Amino acid sequence: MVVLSAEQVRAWDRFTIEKQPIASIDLMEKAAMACVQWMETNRIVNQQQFYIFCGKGNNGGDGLAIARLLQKFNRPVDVFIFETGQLGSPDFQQNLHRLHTLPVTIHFIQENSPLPDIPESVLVIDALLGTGLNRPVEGRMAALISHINQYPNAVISIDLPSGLFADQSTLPHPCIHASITLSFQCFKPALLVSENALFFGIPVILDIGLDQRFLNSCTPLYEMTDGPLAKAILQPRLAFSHKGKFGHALLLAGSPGKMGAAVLAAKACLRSGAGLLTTLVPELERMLFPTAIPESMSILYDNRKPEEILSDTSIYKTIGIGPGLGQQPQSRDWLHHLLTHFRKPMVLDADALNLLASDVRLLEGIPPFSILTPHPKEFDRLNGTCSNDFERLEAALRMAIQHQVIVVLKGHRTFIAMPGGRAWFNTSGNASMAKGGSGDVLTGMLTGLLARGYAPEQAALLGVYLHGLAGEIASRKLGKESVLASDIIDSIGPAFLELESSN
Ligand SMILES: NC(=O)C1=CN([C@@H]2O[C@H](COP(=O)(O)OP(=O)(O)OC[C@H]3O[C@@H](n4cnc5c(N)ncnc54)[C@H](OP(=O)(O)O)[C@@H]3O)[C@@H](O)[C@H]2O)[C@@H](O)CC1
Ligand SMILES: Nc1ncnc2c1ncn2[C@@H]1O[C@H](COP(=O)(O)OP(=O)(O)O)[C@@H](O)[C@H]1O
Ligand SMILES: [K+]
Repeated sequence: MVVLSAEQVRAWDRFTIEKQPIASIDLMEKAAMACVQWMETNRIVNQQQFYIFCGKGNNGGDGLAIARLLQKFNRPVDVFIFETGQLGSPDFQQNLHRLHTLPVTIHFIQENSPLPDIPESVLVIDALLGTGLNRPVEGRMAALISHINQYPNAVISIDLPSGLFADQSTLPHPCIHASITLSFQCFKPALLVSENALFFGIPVILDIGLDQRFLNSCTPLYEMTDGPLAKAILQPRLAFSHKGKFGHALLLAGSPGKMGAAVLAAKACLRSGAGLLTTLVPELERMLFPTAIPESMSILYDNRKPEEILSDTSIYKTIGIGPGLGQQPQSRDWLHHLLTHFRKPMVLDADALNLLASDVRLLEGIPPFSILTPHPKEFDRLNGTCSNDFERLEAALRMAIQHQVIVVLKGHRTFIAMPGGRAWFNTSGNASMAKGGSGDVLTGMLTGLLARGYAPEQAALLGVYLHGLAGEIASRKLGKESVLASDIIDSIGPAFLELESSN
């Protein structure tokens, strides 16, 4: 699945019109039909009454075509055209003409006319502005958008909530607050970032039959993970294999009071297929850790220098560092020791990233193709503060390229930036995972997959997808409020099984 900019989507429209070929007005009809069909399938056409707000570009043209197609459901439809004094786009004008013979009430919102009251029974369809937005909304259009937003009515936005820039930050400018956005053919970046969540509501992507051949010559802005992509990465566990074949991982996590993080990461690591795991455990916790996870070996550490405790790291396939580690000098010494002695890809999370932020020269020492898993605040500490989500995505990609690492920027749609410049949004997972410990589980899983022998980019794509899928499986059983990080771990196995048996 691809994520395209507004310009790329426009190019895809043009390509389809030229190559299929199909008339632009017929493509608009397909888009409108896809919207109405979706509303029919989801029983939204049973709504008592529709108010459709239209601009005079092609987004407004979609709105007019939807008004006509809704006629077959015998519900009152009122169309409100935002008047600019200029002629609409040709497809808008043609759809306006097609509407004239039908029992649809058409109102024109003039510069000085009062804005309409919206009765409780009305479902609002927003077709004011789509991908043609070329400047922030202001003036009369901003007043209309604020007016619509002040009502509690459900709003369905066509293609994009009006006022939303498809591929740059919209804040602090006005934008429709949609309940649902029916967007055409593919995700645009604006529908994937948390700063816009209030604007787009639930995003739904509708296939309007744009010509797939376009994608052969287009480098998408970003891509999206999905089941088939993750499944294609999975490797079988061969019958004659033994534990030595699946890698020995080393974990540096936990500190007094935060050993739970180490236990979670260790369990997730082994559940993800690693052959062996050794965990570096603070001397004080020597009793607790082996009881909590007998499958992990441990190396106890105290105040001695790390090189006196662990001089040879060559037996390890990878190292996971950071969950619950704390930022005390001893943690810094260990991070420094491991970064200077271990040259294979590793996983760095939480306090390992916070320690790096306080000494960014250490960034240069990270082995190439290591995986960094910051949440947005950790990322900003490392990179410098970003003023919006788009800036952060670009900075993550820059960091990945510059330091030849994989940056996993965690969130509802986790963003995975690769050293070669490609980047994916993850599609699995849900809000049940918004609870302490979920990130520790991800670190463990990524460490386990690297140990198991997956190449770093594959481990990142598969690990992030599986982690989200495990969260979904846990929430199917327990409900979104009640899932614990341990439940995500218990669902790693079922997530592998579900992925293996999927089509
Ligand atoms: N065949 C196709 O291509 C298909 C396209 N499809 C549909 O077309 C949509 C794109 O249509 P589009 O390109 O006509 O742009 P659109 O979003 O209607 O807006 C442009 C108008 O808005 C104006 N305007 C801009 N910014 C403004 C602002 N801040 N405040 C106020 N006004 C502003 C600008 O006028 P300006 O003032 O700049 O002269 C212009 O009049 C796309 O989202 C999808 O819904 C589907 O039917 C599938 C087939
Ligand atoms: N609303 C959500 N939807 C999907 N995934 C989520 C959501 N909230 C959190 N997650 C996932 O849970 C993990 C949380 O990690 P992090 O913020 O480091 O928390 P912690 O380590 O404190 O558990 C990330 O992998 C993130 O993608
Ligand atoms: K719109």
